[in-house]
Amino acid sequence: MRVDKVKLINFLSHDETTVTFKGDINVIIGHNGAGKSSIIDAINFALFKATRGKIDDMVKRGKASALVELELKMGNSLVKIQRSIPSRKELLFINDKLIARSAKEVNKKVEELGLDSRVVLTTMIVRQGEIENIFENLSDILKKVMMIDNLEKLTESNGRIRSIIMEYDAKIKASQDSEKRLKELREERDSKDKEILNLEQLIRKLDDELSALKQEESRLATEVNQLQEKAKIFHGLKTGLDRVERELSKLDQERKDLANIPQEIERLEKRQRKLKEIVEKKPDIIDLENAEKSLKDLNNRLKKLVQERDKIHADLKKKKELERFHIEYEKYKKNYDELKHIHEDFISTSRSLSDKRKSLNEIETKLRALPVTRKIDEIQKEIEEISQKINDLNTNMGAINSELDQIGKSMNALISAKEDKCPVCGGPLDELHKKQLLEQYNSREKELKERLKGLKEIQDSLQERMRRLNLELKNAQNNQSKAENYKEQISNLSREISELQEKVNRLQSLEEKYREASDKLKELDSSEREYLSLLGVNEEELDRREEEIATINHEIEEVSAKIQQLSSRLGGLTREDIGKAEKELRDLEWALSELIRKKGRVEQISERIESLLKQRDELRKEIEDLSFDQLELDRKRKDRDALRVQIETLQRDIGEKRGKLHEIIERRKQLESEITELTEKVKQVQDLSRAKERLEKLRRILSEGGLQSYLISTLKGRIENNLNDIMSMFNMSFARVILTFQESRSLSGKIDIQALDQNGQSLPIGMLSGGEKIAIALGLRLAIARSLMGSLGFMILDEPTIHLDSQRRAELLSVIQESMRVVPQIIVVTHDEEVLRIAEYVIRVEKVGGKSEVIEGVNQ
Ligand SMILES: Nc1ncnc2c1ncn2[C@@H]1O[C@H](COP(=O)(O)OP(=O)(O)OP(=O)(O)O)[C@@H](O)[C@H]1O
Repeated sequence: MRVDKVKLINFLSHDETTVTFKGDINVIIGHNGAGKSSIIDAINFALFKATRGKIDDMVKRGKASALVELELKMGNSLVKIQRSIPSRKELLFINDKLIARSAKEVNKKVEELGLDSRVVLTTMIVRQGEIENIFENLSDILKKVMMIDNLEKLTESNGRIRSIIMEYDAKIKASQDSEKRLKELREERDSKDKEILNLEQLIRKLDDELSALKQEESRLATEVNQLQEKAKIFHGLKTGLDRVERELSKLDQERKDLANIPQEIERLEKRQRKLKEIVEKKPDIIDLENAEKSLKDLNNRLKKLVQERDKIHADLKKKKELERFHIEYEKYKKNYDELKHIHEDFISTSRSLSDKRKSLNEIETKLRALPVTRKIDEIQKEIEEISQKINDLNTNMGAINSELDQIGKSMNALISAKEDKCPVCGGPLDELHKKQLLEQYNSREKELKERLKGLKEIQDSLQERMRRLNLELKNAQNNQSKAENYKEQISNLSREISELQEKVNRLQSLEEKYREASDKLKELDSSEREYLSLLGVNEEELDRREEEIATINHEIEEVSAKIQQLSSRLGGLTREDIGKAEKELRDLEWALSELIRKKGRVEQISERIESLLKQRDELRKEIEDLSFDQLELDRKRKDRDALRVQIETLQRDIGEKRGKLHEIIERRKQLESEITELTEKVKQVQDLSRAKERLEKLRRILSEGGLQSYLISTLKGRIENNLNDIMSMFNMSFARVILTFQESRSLSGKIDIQALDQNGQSLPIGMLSGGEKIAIALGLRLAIARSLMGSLGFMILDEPTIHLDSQRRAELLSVIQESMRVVPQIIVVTHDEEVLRIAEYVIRVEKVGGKSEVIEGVNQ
């Protein structure tokens, strides 16, 4: 088996690195901290999930997850293992076929491929500077790879086997207690058997007593039943007799009460006849009442007619008095209607006249209120004058400005003059002349600016005055146009007012006539209304009333005669008298019918008394024949009840005894099952003792002198043979290496390593050269691996030369080279450039900007 390729993603200092191992001796070289060992860590992680610290610390800082992919060549097969942190991806492929897909499956498969983690990590992968440690740690390494450490754990005083033996001991002791308990239980069972026998006998005796009592009770119960039957008949007869006697005495009393009925009937019939005579006069009373009501109605009608006639009479008189006022009213009404439209015209004309006068007053007030202004001509004249002044001023200021302009230009020419000729006067130009000229210009310029300032102030005040005059002119023009407008309105209104006044004067006399008619109509209004209300009253109406009065008087006379006739027939009888007689008659007829009914009842009573007397005699005879004795019944009942109480007590007693018997039987069953169980337990003691003995024997065998010594003796020979085989390939001077276990049966003692020379002389390991020691150390590791795994695939050495002097380094390198004969692939991690001497394939690792980078190549 060879390591072919490993890929690291976010693993320790690597971002993404792929390393291939193309040579037989592959050297991973780089400075301290470059990321060399990280590549070996990746191989360990992929194979066994083995890490140098906590698993999460293997993820590159700042990254969330890491992935390692390892490819191994096994004959013609390519095994690929993928593992991630966190453990989401754990896969194993063989020739790209997915074989395992979980951590558990991958671990199992790796072991099946012959890669035992204990062996590989302690022999095939050698950590920094640890090559020779094997001489010190050989027994520990052997214990570990042979798993003897687990065996020790199993057999030590607090190990699993010992604890099972102790469990057995406890069970055996418990079984011994069981024997004692079994004896007690058997004794209790025998005593329970006796109790059961006694109780069963007692229950049988009590059952016999109970059945005798029950027989007696049943005989008594039959007698009581017969007597109770008789008692029922006796009480029935007695009740019947009582009822008959009670009815007889009641009927007798009733018959006595009804003895004077016939006399009473006669008295009432006499009174009935008298009352009927009175009641028969009821129609006369009704006729009389009707006649009296008619008379009252006639008198009322007569009174009303007389009142109406008198009113018509008075109205006719009033109508005649009002006739002359009506004629006058008619006359004024005609005038009033004729003058009404003149009056309306007068009123509207007067209202217009008053409105116009009001408007005239308002306009005259507005005209007076207009502000007093100067005359427009006057203002316009002043404006023209001011305008002329401003023009003159502008001309003056223009002249000054052009002079100032000229002075400026001359001064500039003078200042910038280069020639000797004066640009102003044309004469020669010297500094004095130039200065004099400039002074003149300056003073003239100052003077002109002063003047210009004065003129500017005047110009501003004139322009302000001009602005005000224009405003005044505008106001004056405005007022003038308003005043003209008002005056025109006043003249129009004055004309209209005089026309209206003239019309009012004309209508005035007719208006007075209208008012006179109107006043008169108001004065006559109430008499006219009264007259109109009496318009329908006339003489014919009066005559009609007189006729009606005469007819009613005649009807009154007739009704009065009828009333007199009926009163004498009734002879003073009133409606109340007849009502009372009717009521008395009704009551009397009811009482009479009751008496007649009772008269019939007397006959019925006599018949009933007869039949009851007969019944009473029969019942008395039946009772005598029955000959029932209540005392006898009571006595027998008492005897029967006493017997029942006795039976119940006995039954309860038997029940209790049976309950007790049941309890004892149950307890006996329980005892029986406990006894069976305990008997079984007691029997198990022998089995347990045998099992304990066997375990103790196993423990002895597994502990030091037993299995261990067997394993050691077997393995020792194999390791020695393999070691000497390997050593022969290393071309050493000595002939053989011998391992001696100080304690031949265990790995607890030291393991002595001796080398034998060609003559059979032995040398302890300490006496050998450095190279020889390294060779034996490496050979030992390879020999152990080969003994346990059969064949060797690869060996990894991490910094093997560290702490070695140059001679030892050279020796180590030649041993590594020679190891190739035993192990087909070697991977060496180093920072030592000297190691490159033996390298077939070089993997250079460097840290660039915090991440490890790899450059590979053949012997670089
Ligand atoms: N989780 C991590 N993320 C990033 N870098 C890490 C992580 N853990 C360790 N390192 C750094 O990775 C670097 C490489 O460590 P590694 O042991 O591979 O170096 P090396 O080349 O074998 O060095 P030496 O020769 O000193 O043993 C170190 O600088 C270490 O500090």
